[in-house]
Amino acid sequence: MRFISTRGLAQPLSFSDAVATGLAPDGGLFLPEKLPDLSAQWPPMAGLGYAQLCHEFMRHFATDIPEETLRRLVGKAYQGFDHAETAPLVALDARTYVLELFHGPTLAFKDFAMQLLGNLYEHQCAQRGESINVLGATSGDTGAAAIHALLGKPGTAIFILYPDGRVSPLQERQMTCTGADNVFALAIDGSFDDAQAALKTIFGDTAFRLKNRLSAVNSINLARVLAQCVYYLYAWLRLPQEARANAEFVVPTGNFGNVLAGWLLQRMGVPIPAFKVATNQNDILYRLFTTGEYRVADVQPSLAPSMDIQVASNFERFLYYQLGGDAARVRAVMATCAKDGVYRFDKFEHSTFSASRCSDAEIPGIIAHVRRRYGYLVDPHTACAFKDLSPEKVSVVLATASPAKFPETIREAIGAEPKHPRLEALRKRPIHKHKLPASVEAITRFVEAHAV
Ligand SMILES: Cc1ncc(COP(=O)(O)O)c(C=O)c1O
Ligand SMILES: N[C@@H](CCOP(=O)(O)O)C(=O)O
Repeated sequence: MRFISTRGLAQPLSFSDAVATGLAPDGGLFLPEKLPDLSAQWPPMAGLGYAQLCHEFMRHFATDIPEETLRRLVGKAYQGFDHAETAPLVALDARTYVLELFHGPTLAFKDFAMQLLGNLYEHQCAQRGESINVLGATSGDTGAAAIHALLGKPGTAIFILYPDGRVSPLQERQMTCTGADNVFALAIDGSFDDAQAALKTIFGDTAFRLKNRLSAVNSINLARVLAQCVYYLYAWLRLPQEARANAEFVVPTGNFGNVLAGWLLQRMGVPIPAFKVATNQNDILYRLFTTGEYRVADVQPSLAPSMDIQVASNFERFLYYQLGGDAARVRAVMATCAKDGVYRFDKFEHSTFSASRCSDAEIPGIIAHVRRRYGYLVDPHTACAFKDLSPEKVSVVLATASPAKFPETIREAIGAEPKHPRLEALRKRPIHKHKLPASVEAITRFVEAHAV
């Protein structure tokens, strides 16, 4: 299978080359040239364990990696998860399910794709006999998951940009207390959007990217999104038959990679009826899906910090399909959005998507309510998804992080702090971070000086 850019001006690439390249050289995002049709294939997958299912799914895309190698890389990726089901689907009542995505090494959904991506990078280093420098931007969880996927891996260095003071204290510790020589946590003076914009500019500089063998761990990297499709399929296969026709996946949303993965699976023939985009007070996607207007506002730091994003990267992939694969129109819309910060769609059809938004004032109350009603504790991001669950539908809420990562907010909500031994251990370790301005020059200088 080949992978094409949403902006249509880059050479189509193989899976491994698209993974290594990250952002397409024309500034677009890679997508499969043609999505596979899984409509007849998914029902027989019902009995597969998580890693087997992931292999069955990924082999449609990673066609340039030998079957057995892929099976090994995938198998290894899910060994560090501490739940036998990997992604357990928990029924809170007959109409409300939670898909727990926080049983990986860093206790957030990012581990699902990142553990696999780390193995793909290791494989790439071995195959090509070259080192890799990974550059990512995070609002909290991507960075931690990427660092833990590459920690101490030979031939790799990892540079993670994060907004200084705007991630949770434990998220920061996950990134800065590893003590590993190949990890560089870069605390930038700005928002996640500033970090992501700088990152895209750096990846757009092909000479710099090639010279430093840079690779991307954000969901601009297609492997991230594809690996995330798998847990939707896993949950779908475990959902009782009678619940499926009326099911809605409710997805805490920031950079739009998580919900996009589910929607792509639907386009591949898995008949998931509906998705809800659940935002925090940074509600650009809520406004888009309810009014058809995309209007960038200033980021407001919130109690669900990993969703403090306005410019959602993966929206471009959705747009590509919305515009019937017309890359010239994607380029025009993206240029207008970048220049004016606003775009009004004449026709914005999205019948499978609805949206909700949750203010900071509401988050502690929702955490307390979910606890009272179901005896279940959710983190502040997952709490956003519990706002306005449809009484007519069977909701499958994606629990994207462990509440233990956000003890301060949980204490405010229920008067007690959840603890996780892995996180508690971090509290005693020294923090290593490098403060930088959110400028392309400062970041590139740092990367060049420390690249392997
Ligand atoms: C805990 C948590 N929930 C939800 C999200 C939003 O996911 P996405 O950015 O893929 O929309 C993030 C950040 O990615 C996150 O870390
Ligand atoms: N919420 C994310 C932001 C980056 O998203 P990504 O899916 O593009 O990596 C985070 O936790 O960093």
